[in-house]
Amino acid sequence: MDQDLDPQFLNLAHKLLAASQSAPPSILLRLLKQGAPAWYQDAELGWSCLHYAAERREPETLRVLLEGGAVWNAVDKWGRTAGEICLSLGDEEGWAIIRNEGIRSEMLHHALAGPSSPSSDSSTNIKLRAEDNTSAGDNLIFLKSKLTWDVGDDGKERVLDADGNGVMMGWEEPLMAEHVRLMIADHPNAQPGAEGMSILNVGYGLGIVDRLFQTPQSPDDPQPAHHTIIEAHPQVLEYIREKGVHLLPNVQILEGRWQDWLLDPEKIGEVLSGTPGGTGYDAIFVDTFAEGYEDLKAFFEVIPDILDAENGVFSFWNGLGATNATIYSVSSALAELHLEDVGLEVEWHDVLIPESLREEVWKGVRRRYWELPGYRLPIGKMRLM
Ligand SMILES: C[S@@+](CC[C@H](N)C(=O)[O-])C[C@H]1O[C@@H](n2cnc3c(N)ncnc32)[C@H](O)[C@@H]1O
Repeated sequence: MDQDLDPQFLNLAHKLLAASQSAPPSILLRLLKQGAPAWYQDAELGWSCLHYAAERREPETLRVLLEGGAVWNAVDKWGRTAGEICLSLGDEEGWAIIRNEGIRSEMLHHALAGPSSPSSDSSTNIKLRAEDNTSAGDNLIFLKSKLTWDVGDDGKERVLDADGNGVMMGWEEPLMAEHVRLMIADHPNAQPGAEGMSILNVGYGLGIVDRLFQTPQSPDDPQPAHHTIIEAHPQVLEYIREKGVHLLPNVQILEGRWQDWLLDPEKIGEVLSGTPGGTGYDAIFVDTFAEGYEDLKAFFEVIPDILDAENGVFSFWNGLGATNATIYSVSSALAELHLEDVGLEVEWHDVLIPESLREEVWKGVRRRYWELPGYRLPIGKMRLM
């Protein structure tokens, strides 16, 4: 790629990379003013000027480079951003500067782009997950792809897509259990003697979350009063029928993409019809596949129309950007701010993922979608006026 660049430009790019390692900020500023490209990454390591500067542990250097156009989430050959260099050196201040720039630039981008249009990820300036040309990168391709169910080396059931990507893997069960536990813990309709909760789950997968919602945590707890599942993949729908999930009392299966149901002004009424008074669910959980941040944000925007305003609880699988600590942190912060925009307050619960779990499960899976030691579990409730 270097050979395609103008030699003078390339010379400036290399000067900036070298200067980022030791020169004072004034020299960096001068190079940037001369047109040195702060986005340039070297061929050997894939490092940008921000990666080199991160090794210096000098906040001012990072600020100058970010203001001069350095890209907060440029990843090197090992998938690390400059933020990971800061973290590896224990430089929390440097990491916070890069992370905050990530949040600021993503928010600005979304503000300029206007309301979300789902599945328009290509319009985002910065992807929260790596480029992916397989079915995991495109919801419509995924929904046409052939799925297989098998058992992984960890002995847990999993669903893989045609490219060998993990659509849903049994190792996530403890996390799903924590989602369910936190969603029902304080809800008045889930208490002994109460009528039971109305639940909406989007994305069936292995049905773990649905099974957990259906299983009372203690014998006195009520069963769900109503349970809607929206699922789009034809094979998963077949699996639902084989298991007889649709026959469970109070369960309603809505076939199709959530977008078909929740973004359609007529169909949304049908979705809500199972909830008491048709006004909103007590609990909503969303965990789809092959969708990006734009889709999640579009889902957030529907929440005020379908969640019970008084006691409703919303949660989502917080998996975007989970191959990289800095990008994951930006993605979580962005979600919190966008949820705030639609009137929801988020509480985060940190859940540890044991190392053993993180190693065994990936055998036979094309691409790891999880690399981090911890999971940030969101619980959202409508802000009361
Ligand atoms: C990760 S799995 C869900 C796992 C589930 N939480 C569990 O506990 O087993 C994702 C599911 O979402 C479905 N899905 C993907 N895109 C969807 C969409 N746009 N609308 C509805 N379902 C979708 C997939 O077919 C898949 O069954």
